[in-house]
Amino acid sequence: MVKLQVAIDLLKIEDAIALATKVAPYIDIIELGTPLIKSEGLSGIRKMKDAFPDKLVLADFKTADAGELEADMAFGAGADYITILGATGDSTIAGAVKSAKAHGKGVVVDTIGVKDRVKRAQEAIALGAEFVELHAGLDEQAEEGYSIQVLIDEAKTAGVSVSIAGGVNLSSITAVKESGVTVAVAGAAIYGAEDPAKAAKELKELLLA
Ligand SMILES: O=C(CO)[C@H](O)[C@H](O)COP(=O)(O)O
Repeated sequence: MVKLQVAIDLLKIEDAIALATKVAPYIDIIELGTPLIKSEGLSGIRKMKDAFPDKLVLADFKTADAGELEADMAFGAGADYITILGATGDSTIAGAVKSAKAHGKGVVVDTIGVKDRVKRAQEAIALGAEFVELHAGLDEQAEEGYSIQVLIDEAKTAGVSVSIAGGVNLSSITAVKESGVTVAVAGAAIYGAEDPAKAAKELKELLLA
């Protein structure tokens, strides 16, 4: 079954927990987005995990250096996953993987800004990442001509465990699922929806269909 991850790109933990409360029945992984972590710090991760002990919590650190130290921080605060940038060196990913093994948690490598996402995904899995996020960030999505199709095509050829993030919504989620991903990540399609619970439910139903 393809897991559904909600990316919460809000700035206040109270708002993030309120959103997560609405959508939790349909969500497998609750992601604290990078702006939320910068705004609320490690205590935001702790509050989210305490509110949802039975959900997987992903801290979108986008770590570029000191992989082991930052992973220790995220896992110590209650995260089940941390993201490490694929654009950084192998030793940063390896350091985070060392921490993940010590804590019984997982590393997700984020390919934002990486030119050859498929090659880097394969390298990251060989380094011990649990899965790799094929990711077009908010800025890349705003560029003229962006289409999520490029990520869908990459997922089909990756041959390793990947998620897709960057415009997953009701129109694209079936193609995302059929590309063979492990996880589908939806941010604005849920937190920006008029009725986030309805949006999350519909996304989950399409993943289960
Ligand atoms: O990590 C992120 C930005 O760096 C976003 O959370 C991720 O891209 C989800 O995006 P969307 O709102 O398009 O679903």
